[in-house]
Amino acid sequence: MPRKLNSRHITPVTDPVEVCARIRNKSNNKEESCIKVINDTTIHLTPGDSKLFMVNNIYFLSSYQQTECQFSRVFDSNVSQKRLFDCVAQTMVDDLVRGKNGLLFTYGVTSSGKTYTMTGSLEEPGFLPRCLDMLFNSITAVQASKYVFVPDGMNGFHVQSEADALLEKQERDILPQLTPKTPNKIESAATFSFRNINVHYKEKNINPECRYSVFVSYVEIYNDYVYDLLGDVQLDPFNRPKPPQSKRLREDKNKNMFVYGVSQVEVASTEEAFAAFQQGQERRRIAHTQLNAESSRSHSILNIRLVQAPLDPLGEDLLQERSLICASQLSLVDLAGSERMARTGAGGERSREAGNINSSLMTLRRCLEQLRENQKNGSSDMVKYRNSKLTHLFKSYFEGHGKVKMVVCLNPNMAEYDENIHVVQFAEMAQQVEVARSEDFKSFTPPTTLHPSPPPQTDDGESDWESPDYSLGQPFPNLEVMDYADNETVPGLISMLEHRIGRMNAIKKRVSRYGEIFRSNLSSCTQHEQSVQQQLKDCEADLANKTKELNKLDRQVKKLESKNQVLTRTTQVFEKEKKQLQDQLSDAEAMLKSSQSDSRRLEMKMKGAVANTKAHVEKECEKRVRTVQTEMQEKMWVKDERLRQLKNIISTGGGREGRPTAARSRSDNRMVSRSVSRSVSSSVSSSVSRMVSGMVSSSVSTMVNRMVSRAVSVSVAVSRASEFEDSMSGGDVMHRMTTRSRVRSVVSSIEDSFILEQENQRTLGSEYVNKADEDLFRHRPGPPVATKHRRSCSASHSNWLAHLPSSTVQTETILQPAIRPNKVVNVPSPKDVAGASKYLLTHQREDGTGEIETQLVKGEVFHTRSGGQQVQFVDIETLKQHDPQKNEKKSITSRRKRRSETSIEEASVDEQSSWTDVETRCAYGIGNTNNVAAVTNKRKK
Ligand SMILES: Nc1ncnc2c1ncn2[C@@H]1O[C@H](COP(=O)(O)OP(=O)(O)OP(=O)(O)O)[C@@H](O)[C@H]1O
Repeated sequence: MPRKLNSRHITPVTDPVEVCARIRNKSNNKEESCIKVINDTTIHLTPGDSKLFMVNNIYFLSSYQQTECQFSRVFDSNVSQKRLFDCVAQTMVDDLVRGKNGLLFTYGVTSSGKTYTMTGSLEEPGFLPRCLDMLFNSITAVQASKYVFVPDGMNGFHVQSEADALLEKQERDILPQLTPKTPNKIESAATFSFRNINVHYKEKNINPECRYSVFVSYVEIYNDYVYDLLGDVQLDPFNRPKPPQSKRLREDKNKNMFVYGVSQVEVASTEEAFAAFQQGQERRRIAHTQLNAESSRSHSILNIRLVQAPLDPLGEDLLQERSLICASQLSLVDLAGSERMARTGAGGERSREAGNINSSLMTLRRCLEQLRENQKNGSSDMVKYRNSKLTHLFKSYFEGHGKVKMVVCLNPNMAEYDENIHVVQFAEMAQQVEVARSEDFKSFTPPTTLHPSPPPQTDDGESDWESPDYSLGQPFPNLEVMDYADNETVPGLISMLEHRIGRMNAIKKRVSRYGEIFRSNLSSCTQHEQSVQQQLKDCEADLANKTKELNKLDRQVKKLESKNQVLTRTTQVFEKEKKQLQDQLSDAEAMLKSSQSDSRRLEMKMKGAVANTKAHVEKECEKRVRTVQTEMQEKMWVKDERLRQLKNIISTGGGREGRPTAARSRSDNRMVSRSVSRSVSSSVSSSVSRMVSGMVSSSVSTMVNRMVSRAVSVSVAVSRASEFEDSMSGGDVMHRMTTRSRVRSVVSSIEDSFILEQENQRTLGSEYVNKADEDLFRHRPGPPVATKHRRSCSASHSNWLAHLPSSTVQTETILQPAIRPNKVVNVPSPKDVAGASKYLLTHQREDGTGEIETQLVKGEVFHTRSGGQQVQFVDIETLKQHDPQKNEKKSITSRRKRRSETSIEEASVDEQSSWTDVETRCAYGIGNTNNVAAVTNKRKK
């Protein structure tokens, strides 16, 4: 703990904790006192006559109990504050000046006079103001300029130059004006002045070769938390003071405990110091209890720190060597009342406070007991200082070096007997604890302050260094004996010689004395020279170390400077890049804005164009729809006309029945024709009914109904033809065969027409191909067109990409290819083509008759080696519409041609037999029907 930063002066000598007792005056003079002062060191505690008293919860009769207690000193109620200070605290200030630490605390129950003893009042100042007064009286002449000593934050100090100190002073003088929340401690200093101090003690151990400064810090321990009472008050956003933050305790490099981060205020006078104390005092938590309206509920600790450092050889500036700085500390502690909780009658927060106070005092007691045990037994059991902040902070006093003194304050009121007993028991125990003593601080003495031994004094006390007289006396007179009876000359000579001899002896003495002084001076000089040499060596070693450190620091500085340069350059580069990027960013933003506005404008334009196009297309579509409707109506009328003609033909053909046929062949033919007609009619009915149910367009439905009626008519025609054949029972076989083949041809034509209708249904996108339709096709002798033609590309399950240009017009062509493209695009992209295996291009153009001809160009997609796609067109399917009126004759001609090409035999029969006209007409009628949506399949490769 030593306050000296260089702890070379440690000594094992110990002193006991010094305990004094102070008995305050009675509150009621008539009341009996429980304390009797026997002498300067002894008191008797008596509970009073014929009364019960309690110790450790056991009641005793008072007459049998009288406790005698011994203290270092006992002060009765008449003792003055000054005398108490003289006897107790003065020596502690002496120690402080000599560089020793000290702890002085007051202990006792509430209202026993602890605060009065420690602080006192303006009229009767206590220890605290008197210590400060004595200290400042002692160091006035050798006080250092303010802010020369600077706390380092770790319980130490360093020295700064006078110029720096002056600068700091100016800053601090300005600071309070800038920050009004920081209280100006200096200003309020003048408000305190103690009237009855008049101590004016001066400590004689002040070293004139040193300079001194005083720092004070003031903390309280409340509910086992340490608070700084001199710290700046922090304000919350509403300008209200924030609750204080507790501080931590730490140990410095010399094993001294200190409050980390505590404010240390440098003070230049007693008033200033006491002003700081008062400022802290305002913040103390004073709680009111039943026992004392101003009872302190926390332990308060005022630390007075005296810092000293030697001057340089010229006696002008302080040496800045930290090892030469000595910081000693005197802690003045006012403990909270030690009464038991039950007596306070406190509850809630007060109860908690009392609990914490008692807990910390109990810990103090236990620590002292443990220390005493260790010292008695030579053991080293752990002392649990950390159990409370109070003992933790005092640890360095009890285990380190310094003086510990305690003033036990006793209240003589009879009601306080029990509590007094506890207090004196604690005091007696504490007195048995030994604390190590430390030596005085021996400050470094600069060589210029060396003085030789005082000059030798002459007998009359005068110094004869300045004019040493070595003459033996007056020169010899003319000695001539002229007369025998001359009695004067010889005796005169004798006395002169005797005087000279005496003079010579005196000179001899003086010379020998001078010699001794010289020798002693010489030896002291030699010793001093040796010590100076030693100091010089130390200094040189220090200097060498410092030079090394300096060089090291120089190198580090150079390294850091080069690093700094690099960093500066890098920063500049980055700044430049940043600027460029910012420029680019702003350009890009401007471009983005302009492009956004362009795109908005374009969007508006496109919307307008789309709206126009849509309106135009809608108009066009409506126009076309009307045209198509008109055409369809015309076609329907033509069909009706054809049907009417067919009916007429059928009705006319009935008169030709009765042509001879063989009976056997007639029955066969009837069977065939009936079965054909039945199957066709039933299949057509079911197929068409399904188709009708699925048809979306009513016009198509109407058309199909008409086809049904035509089909039925055809079946009737066929049956009649069969019956006609039957009637020709007597005909030759060849003829019958021809007839049958013709019937079959008619049926085949009818079937073809339904198959085509079926295809139409498929291409319209409906799912009308079902089992019944298949049943219908099963009776078909063969496909009307080559299977290869119709199914080669469309019916495969390939991955089709349909390229449908946006200009494609919906033609309402009933027959459509059975291709179900996987994807339909207006403009194919390479990606679309890559994902497909087949390619279908829809192309439209106007044919010679003014109809729209749709060509479906089919191709296969190949993947090239270079990763691209190639489409090879392999097929063109043409979808075409014909006007039946325009193509009527042509159609009949082509059909006749086809028929003549197909069967020469039948053609010859047609020419021969008139009934073949019926068949031809039927075929013609059906052919016309087919021509409504004739499909021409061409296969090109
Ligand atoms: N020796 C004394 N002479 C005159 N007055 C005294 C003396 N001792 C105490 N008093 C007075 O008694 C009152 C209580 O004293 P003080 O506040 O010092 O008690 P305390 O022990 O510090 O109490 P607490 O533990 O509550 O702080 C004060 O008004 C004080 O002036």
